Amino acid sequence: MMQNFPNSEMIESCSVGVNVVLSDNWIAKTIKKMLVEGIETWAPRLIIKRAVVDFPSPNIAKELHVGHLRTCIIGDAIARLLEFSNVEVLRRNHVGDWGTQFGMLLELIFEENPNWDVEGQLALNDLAALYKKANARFKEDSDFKERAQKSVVRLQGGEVKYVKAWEKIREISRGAFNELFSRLGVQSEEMGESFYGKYIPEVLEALSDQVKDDDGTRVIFSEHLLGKGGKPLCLIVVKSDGGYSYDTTDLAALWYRVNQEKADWIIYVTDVGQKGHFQMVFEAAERAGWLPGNDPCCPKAFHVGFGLVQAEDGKRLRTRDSEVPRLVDLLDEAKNCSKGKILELIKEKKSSDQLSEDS
Ligand SMILES: NC(=[NH2+])NCCC[C@H](N)C(=O)O
Repeated sequence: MMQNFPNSEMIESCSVGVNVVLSDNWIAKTIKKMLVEGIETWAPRLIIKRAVVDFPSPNIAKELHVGHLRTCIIGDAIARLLEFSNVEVLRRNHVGDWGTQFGMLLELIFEENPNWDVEGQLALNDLAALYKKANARFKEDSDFKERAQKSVVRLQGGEVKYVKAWEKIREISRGAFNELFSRLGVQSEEMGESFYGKYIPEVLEALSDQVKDDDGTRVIFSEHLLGKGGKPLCLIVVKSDGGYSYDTTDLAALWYRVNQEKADWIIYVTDVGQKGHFQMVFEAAERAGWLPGNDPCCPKAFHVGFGLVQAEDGKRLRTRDSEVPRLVDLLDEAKNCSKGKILELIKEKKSSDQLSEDS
């Protein structure tokens, strides 16, 4: 194993497994250097100047759950490491604020209160409950489904009533999310899916030679990923109703990050379930010439996928239809448990001090 490490004075020895013993000499030398010249001397030197880190990027109108803790912590750690290495980091909170889910939600909200755009007031947990209800209606009630689909088009087309209510929903979510992010000490600038809407026509134009018709939807086929029956997987860029999808937005966002923000590295932190999605987005961008492909030079896009947090039954956590523990409750519980433990320890210590004083 030792032979496979690059030659370095840093490592004294190592054994099979993950035991690495750092050399005392190296530690002493490095600490001395830090004390004399400052902690910055520890930062690895990177050739890049600017990076986008896309995290935690939750979906608006849903509650944060334990899975979001991972994207928050991993994304923030990556951003800090890069900043430590003198890279300018653009932290991008790519919130889901533009899809079909808004059609359902707005449709249900207006059904229950036609003037919600002016007089509506809701808390995030009410919104999350409405979201679940809207989802169930969407599945069961074809009339509702049709209206919800039309609502998205009205929203995306800029109809005032819809845009106003949508703004309100974003506001409610933003307040609740920010409270949690500041509790975790995590910062990321909100630039959600909707931000890239205005670039979509231009981006689709740039991709036009890759876009194909597939049964009424416009798609970009992967050259590497195959689905069931050996058919290539694809990104859906224009849905059969004319709407754009998560895939379209991500193509536009990547285009923007490379060509407008001029990022050298673009890092996406999501659960590993989205690996294929990002692989196809990067593939399309390489064919379009936005990313140089295998070439080691920049810009480069990476997907950092983390393991899914599973529900107790071993299934995927889905805020849409199951009862998922809320992140806010989890944090409260963790805090209370730690507090209890600390108080217990203090009590134990006090009584043992008392004992030794008495004796
Ligand atoms: N550019 C991106 N697609 N970022 C990640 C977005 C994650 C998405 N909103 C989700 O909750 O699954």
